[in-house]
Amino acid sequence: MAWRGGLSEDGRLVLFAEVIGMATVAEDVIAAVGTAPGEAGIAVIRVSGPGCVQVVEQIFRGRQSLKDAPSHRMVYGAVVDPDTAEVLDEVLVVRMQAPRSYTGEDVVEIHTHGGSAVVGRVLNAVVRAGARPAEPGEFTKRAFLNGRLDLSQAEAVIDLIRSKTDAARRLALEQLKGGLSARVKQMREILLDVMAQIEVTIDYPEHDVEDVTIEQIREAVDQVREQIDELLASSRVGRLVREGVRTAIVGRPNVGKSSLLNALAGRERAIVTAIPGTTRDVVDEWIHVRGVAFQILDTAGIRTTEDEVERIGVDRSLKWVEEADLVLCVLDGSSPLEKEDLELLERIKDRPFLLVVNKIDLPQRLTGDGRLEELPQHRIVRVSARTGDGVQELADRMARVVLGGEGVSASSCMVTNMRHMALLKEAREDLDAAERAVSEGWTVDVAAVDLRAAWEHLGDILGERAGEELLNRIFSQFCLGK
Ligand SMILES: Nc1nc2c(c(=O)[nH]1)N(C=O)[C@@H](CNc1ccc(C(=O)N[C@@H](CCC(=O)O)C(=O)O)cc1)CN2
Ligand SMILES: Nc1nc2c(ncn2[C@@H]2O[C@H](COP(=O)(O)OP(=O)(O)OP(=O)(O)O)[C@@H](O)[C@H]2O)c(=O)[nH]1
Ligand SMILES: [Mg+2]
Repeated sequence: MAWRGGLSEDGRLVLFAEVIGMATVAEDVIAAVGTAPGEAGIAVIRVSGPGCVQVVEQIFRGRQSLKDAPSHRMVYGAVVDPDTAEVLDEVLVVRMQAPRSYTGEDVVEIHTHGGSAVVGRVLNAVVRAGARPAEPGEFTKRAFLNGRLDLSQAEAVIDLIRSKTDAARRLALEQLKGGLSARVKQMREILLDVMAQIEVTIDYPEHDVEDVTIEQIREAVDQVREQIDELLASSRVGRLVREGVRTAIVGRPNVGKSSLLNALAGRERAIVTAIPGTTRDVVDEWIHVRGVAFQILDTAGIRTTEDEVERIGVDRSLKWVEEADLVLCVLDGSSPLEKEDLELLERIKDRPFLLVVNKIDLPQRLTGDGRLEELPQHRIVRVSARTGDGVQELADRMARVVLGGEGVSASSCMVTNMRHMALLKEAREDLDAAERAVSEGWTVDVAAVDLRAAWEHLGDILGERAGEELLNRIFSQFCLGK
């Protein structure tokens, strides 16, 4: 229940309770197809809400009445049209009794044959029997409102559905199982303890108690701040794993950038010719290495040029040097370093990069007055895009640059969500403010305000006081039937 304030017509402040939980949704039975549209072996129509068993009962003819069937047990039967009694499909139906269901409400699932005509008629029958079509994310929203999932877990559901790689799946599942929630709750416990201690101090303001309390505030702030920093540090990798790593292949013309893209992709994606200036527009291809997705961008060779089309391509290449998550700077091992190479080395040196020395199948004539020797040697990989030598090693090295060595372990908890990152940063600022308050000698009640703010910002990750607007924003990103 949430409280809202407002002014009455005669100007008095009135508070009224707004029920956003069970009561308003309770009478409401929702239905949607949970499986992807199109032809398939089976499709699942999910129906949720108190009374959903009676709704489905009206259109189900089975060996056993649904309300007598045990929870979580399939029952065989047929779905019929509620008006004409025409049999619409042969089905399996399962009832899940509240609160032991995904939404925490009574749920019935109808497993039909997959196919648009079947699914259309069955869903239509469910609606005519008294359900209403669900909105996107409404099942998961109900799971949240009924306390089955907190907000970070509900957000993990959508990440899990969207995950395209195994590493992304693992991170999302860890969050769905409450990995992040547990960390957040632990931090909030520490803050709550010290907030309680401050209350005692305020009530009994003898001097020595205050000293002890200040020490405890410092300790709590340090402890929680350390955990926040750890989570924020994980967010860089977390986001790359979730969204993929934008990897730009750059270098002067003809060094073999497009050939390298093709070698990494394992197919002839980009045009390769012996003519410098072949690639104009950016060409991209997704590859997966060790559970991480890389979007490889092949760019135009960088040089000064009078050709207007080529120059636009070069500008785009330079833009990607700045914006990519990872830069693969390609050099031609069969020729000495040129002015363009040196300029590019200067540009990439503060970016995450790997230096790729290509064409190692040819006699090597790469020399560069000590410039290459200055670079960290683990950033240099030697390959032949033509023969494929070293390409696997390059892919492994790319994964290692992103994951920082070990890879994403099954138990690791990483922050991948912008909303969570922003809240962690706010909480961290609150803690900094609390520390300043005690350092500057203010009474402990000043720090208490900041500690409370940190506690609330952390609570927002779990959705402790999420309003309708935030919930709508989050759940509207879900697909229908989730
Ligand atoms: N057919 C079907 N498959 C599905 C789902 C679903 O809703 N329907 N899921 C939807 O996302 C996922 C599984 N998630 C679920 C989470 C909880 C419960 C559930 O009934 N939990 C109860 C019962 C546990 C028990 O019997 O011990 C509970 O936790 O109390 C069901 C599905 C993936 N596969
Ligand atoms: N011997 C040898 N030749 C290569 C290798 N990689 C590329 N080449 C050749 O080098 C030439 C240029 O290759 P591209 O892949 O088109 O080079 P690019 O860097 O994309 O060139 P631009 O698009 O013009 O900037 C072609 O003739 C390739 O066959 C390699 O590893 N060994
Ligand atoms: Mg090219």
